[in-house]
Amino acid sequence: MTPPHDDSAIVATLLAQPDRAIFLDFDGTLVDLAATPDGVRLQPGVREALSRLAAHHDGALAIVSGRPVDQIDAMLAPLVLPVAGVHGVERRGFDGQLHVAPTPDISPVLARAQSLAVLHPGLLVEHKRGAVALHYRLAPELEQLCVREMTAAVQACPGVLLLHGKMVLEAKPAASDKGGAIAAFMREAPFAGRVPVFAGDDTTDEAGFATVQQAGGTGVKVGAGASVAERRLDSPDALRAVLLATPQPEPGVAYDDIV
Ligand SMILES: O=P(O)(O)OC[C@H]1O[C@H](O[C@H]2O[C@H](CO)[C@@H](O)[C@H](O)[C@H]2O)[C@H](O)[C@@H](O)[C@@H]1O
Repeated sequence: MTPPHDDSAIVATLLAQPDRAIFLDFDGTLVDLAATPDGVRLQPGVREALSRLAAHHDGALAIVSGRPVDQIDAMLAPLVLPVAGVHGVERRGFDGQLHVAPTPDISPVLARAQSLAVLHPGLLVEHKRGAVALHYRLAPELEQLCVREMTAAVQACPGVLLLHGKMVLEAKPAASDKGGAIAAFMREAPFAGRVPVFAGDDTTDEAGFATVQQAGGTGVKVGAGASVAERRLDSPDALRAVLLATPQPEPGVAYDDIV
C-alpha cells in the first residue's frame, strides 16, 4: 500500500530547528529491514549525519529501539549516542548511565519459543534482557502458529505483554515501552525543555508517537500502515535523505566535542 503523502520537507524543517529533541527508531527507520536481525547495514553517511544532527541539538538525539543497547552501539560504533533498548527495558542517558527496568520472569516464554524453533528451523529466537523475540520472516507461513503459541505462553506470565511487530512476536515487560523511554529522556539534560520528534516504522513505535505528540511534538511514521503519527515519510530512504541533508555544525564542532 502506498502511503498517502510524504512529509519530507516538513520533517527536514523540524529536524533543522535547534530546540528539538530527536528520537529515532532503528530497524525499518534508520536501516532497511533484512532477512535476519544481523543482516542489517548502516548506509554510507548515516553515522556522520547522526553525529552532525546530535551536535546541532546539543546532544539531544537518542536511538529508541527494540534491540539491546549493546547491539545499537555495535552498529553505530565509533559513534556513541544515548540509547533506549529492548523497548525501554534498557536506557542509557546522555550522561552514560545505564538504567534497567525491573523485568518479570520470562523463562516460560523463552522455553516455548525455543521448542517451537527446534521443530521449525525457519524460526529464529532472540533472548534479550527481559524479553523474547520470535522471528518468522524466513517462514511466514508459520505466523498463525507463532501467534497462538506466543499468546498462550504470555498468558501464563503476569506482567508480560506480546507485541506483534514486522514478522516478529515479542514478549516484553508490560510496564516498559518506547513512550516511557522517551518520557524518561525528556526529564533529563540535554533533552528537557525541548520539543520532541520521534520517527519510527512499526506498531511498537506507536507508544512513542503518542508520548511525543502529547508533549506538543511530532510523530513521524516511516512507511505504510495505520498510525497515530501526524507526519509520514515513505521509507527509510526518505528519512535518510532528510538526515543526510542535516545542517552542518559550526566549523570544528562535532558530536564528540560535546560529550
Ligand atoms: O525498534 P526497532 O529498532 O525497529 O527494532 C525492532 C526489532 O528489530 C529487529 O527485528 C526486525 O528487523 C530485522 C532485521 O531487519 C528483521 O529480520 C525482523 O523481521 C524485524 O522484526 C530486531 O531483531 C528485534 O530485536 C527488534 O525488536
